[in-house]
Amino acid sequence: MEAKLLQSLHLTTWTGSDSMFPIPNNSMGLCTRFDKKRRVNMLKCNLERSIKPVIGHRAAGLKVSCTSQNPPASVLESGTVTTEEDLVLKKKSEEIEPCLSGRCIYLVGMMGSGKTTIGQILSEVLGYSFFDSDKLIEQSVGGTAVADIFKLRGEAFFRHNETEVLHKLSSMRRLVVSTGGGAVVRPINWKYMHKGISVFIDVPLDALAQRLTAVGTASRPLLHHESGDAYTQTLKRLSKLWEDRSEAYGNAHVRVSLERIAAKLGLGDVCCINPTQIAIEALIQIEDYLKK
Ligand SMILES: Nc1ncnc2c1ncn2[C@@H]1O[C@H](COP(=O)(O)OP(=O)(O)OP(=O)(O)O)[C@@H](O)[C@H]1O
Ligand SMILES: O=C(O)C1=C[C@@H](O)[C@@H](O)[C@H](O)C1
Repeated sequence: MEAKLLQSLHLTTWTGSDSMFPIPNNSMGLCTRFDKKRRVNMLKCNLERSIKPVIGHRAAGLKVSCTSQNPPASVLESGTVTTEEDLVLKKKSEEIEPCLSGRCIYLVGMMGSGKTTIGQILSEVLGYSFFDSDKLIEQSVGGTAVADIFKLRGEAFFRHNETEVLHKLSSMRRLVVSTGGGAVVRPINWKYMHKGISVFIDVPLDALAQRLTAVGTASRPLLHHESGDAYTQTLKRLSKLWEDRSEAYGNAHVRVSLERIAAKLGLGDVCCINPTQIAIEALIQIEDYLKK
């Protein structure tokens, strides 16, 4: 039925060729832009520091420890490295999936906050389909890129289509949806997103500016600038957007704060937090929300 709906909506699950790579044994495949090489480096780095207990006391609760009998990571026959974090993530997702009763998860947050990266991980472990609402809008406008939609048709047209896409998705089940950074500003969008569980990924603005400066802002029309120092300009625009939107992000059911994760893990810098750690925290927060 879901496939039929997708067809009728002209939607296809978005997993661009560079976005997922199948890994046996249900281990995690990553991800757009947080690329494979970087993940392998991260895994190596995790191995070297023997991985701290993941997300504080909760990891201890899962009785996964870094002893020589129970090493922090193992190499599957395929050569894939599975870390202790991957195992915690898998276990948490198995616990939570039945409690979701098929409800969709909507990820909200500023541009560059990792909605796509984290969304793909969550969909993989929960056995959900993944959608990126920006990609669906592009498809609905004949494959026109977001930046061109803004240029040719204006932001109001884009926002109208964004609402349409969220409306259509809201009738479906078992989806993880990465929404556009500005989806939170229209109250009608919350009506749709609140049919599922909304998760705000809260990343400090300077970390966002660093990430977005590294990948470039050409595809993000509200951040793009022609001149000046890229980091400073990006931070300035992000700060303005944040002023206008911070309250709206507060409508989400669940907040995943990178500053809180860093504190739990004893990390000095949010840039040291990897996507798996964020996905675990998202599941923990969703679980807490479901218990209320
Ligand atoms: N935990 C992380 N640490 C460092 N970089 C990350 C992390 N998560 C994602 N990134 C990088 O940040 C950039 C933005 O990530 P992603 O596309 O997932 O964000 P997004 O919220 O979907 O962005 P947008 O809404 O602008 O499309 C990518 O280059 C990605 O590789
Ligand atoms: O923050 C925003 O308003 C936007 C974020 C992107 O995901 C796109 O939805 C678009 O570039 C607008």
